[in-house]
Amino acid sequence: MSAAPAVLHEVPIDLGDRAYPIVIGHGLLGAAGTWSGLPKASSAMVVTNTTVAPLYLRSLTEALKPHFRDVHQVTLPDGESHKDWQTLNLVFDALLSRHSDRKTVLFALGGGVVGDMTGFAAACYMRGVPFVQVPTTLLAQVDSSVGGKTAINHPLGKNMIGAFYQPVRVVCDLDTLDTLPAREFSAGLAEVIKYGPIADMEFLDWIEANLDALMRREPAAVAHAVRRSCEIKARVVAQDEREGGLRAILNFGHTFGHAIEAGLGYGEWLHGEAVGCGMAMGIELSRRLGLVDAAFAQRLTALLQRAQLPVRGPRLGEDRYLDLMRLDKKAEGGDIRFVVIEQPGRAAMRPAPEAMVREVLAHCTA
Ligand SMILES: NC(=O)c1ccc[n+]([C@@H]2O[C@H](COP(=O)([O-])OP(=O)(O)OC[C@H]3O[C@@H](n4cnc5c(N)ncnc54)[C@H](O)[C@@H]3O)[C@@H](O)[C@H]2O)c1
Ligand SMILES: O=C(O)C(=O)C[C@@H](O)[C@H](O)[C@H](O)COP(=O)(O)O
Ligand SMILES: [Zn+2]
Repeated sequence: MSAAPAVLHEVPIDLGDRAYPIVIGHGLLGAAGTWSGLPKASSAMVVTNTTVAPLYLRSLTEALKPHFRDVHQVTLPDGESHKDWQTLNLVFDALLSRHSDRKTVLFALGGGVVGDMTGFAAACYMRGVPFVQVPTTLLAQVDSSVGGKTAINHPLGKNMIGAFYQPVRVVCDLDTLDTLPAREFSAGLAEVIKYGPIADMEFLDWIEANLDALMRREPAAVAHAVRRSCEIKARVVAQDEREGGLRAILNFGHTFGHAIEAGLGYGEWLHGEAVGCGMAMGIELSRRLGLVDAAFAQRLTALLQRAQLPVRGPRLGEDRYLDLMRLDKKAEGGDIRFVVIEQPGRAAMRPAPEAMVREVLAHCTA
């Protein structure tokens, strides 16, 4: 499968005594050198799922063996619909049945679902044990493994039960993306595209010029997309770890997107698909608010379409969308606050008139 181990980039995330590196490269999963600098402990627990386990669990377990006396494993059911209490408990069952102590290091091997749940388990187990993110989807490498948001879903809302809890290291082995289905790769591109309009127009230009290479998974293009995405996210999180303000820009498209995910039932649309469509709605809202012109809204929408992402939402009904969005974590006193694009490359959080939101929903649903 993999080339010789090679670290291409190390992106630091500057969080004082909780700082950590995001290591990006090839052949890292099975390379013992990648795992130097881990906390000292007698045991590790690799958390993964039924799809990823046959692909990468053995390789990671072998690489960890020189570092820990015991390397345990727990394999969860796959899917967003399993990002819940019942599945989280499987991690605690595994930890307790192995007599795991409070130094045990958890390794999240998989996409964002495994990553968010492992991080939350690490935050809770014995009131906190260290964890390492080993993201194996594009979405997880460019976004979910970085920044310490951990959570499970509630039937009424996405990521409603969780904690801010940082990993001690993120290891992005780009080779794992070779086995990712095309639909999942496109879902990851949604979060890559997000960084352009919110923070970096040069990056948006680069994505437009290189989208075909990205979709062909040309290694240099994928490596650049992962690196630049991580740099932008690390910069934002370092300034506002707990989303007091600035960090909310990373939520562009998510107020609409999370409503789609919860409204349809988790797993019907992928997170990245819902966010892609949510960004099409968010840019339409920004246009109606007079912040960006029609040409920019069309430019972003066309890019999402080229990435094979949906730009029209399901017909849940405007009242249902609004009900779901009132539960969004950015809402205050029942008032929904949306991340809008103030000008290309700059985002902010704002309320919007309900009538206008209804117009956007009518305009952007199938
Ligand atoms: N914490 C954060 O900051 C943050 C950011 C963005 C998204 N998220 C969360 O991340 C989740 C979405 O993550 P995702 O898109 O990675 O979905 P996912 O974790 O469900 O993974 C997608 C699918 O790909 C499979 N898979 C994973 N790696 C693979 C590989 N290398 N080859 C083949 N198949 C592979 C998985 O088993 C799954 O079926 C959502 O729950 C979302 O809320 C969190
Ligand atoms: O890291 C962040 O902050 C983000 O908002 C990144 C999002 O892509 C991600 O989906 C996040 O989990 C959403 O957070 P939530 O607070 O809206 O649940
Ligand atoms: Zn997201």
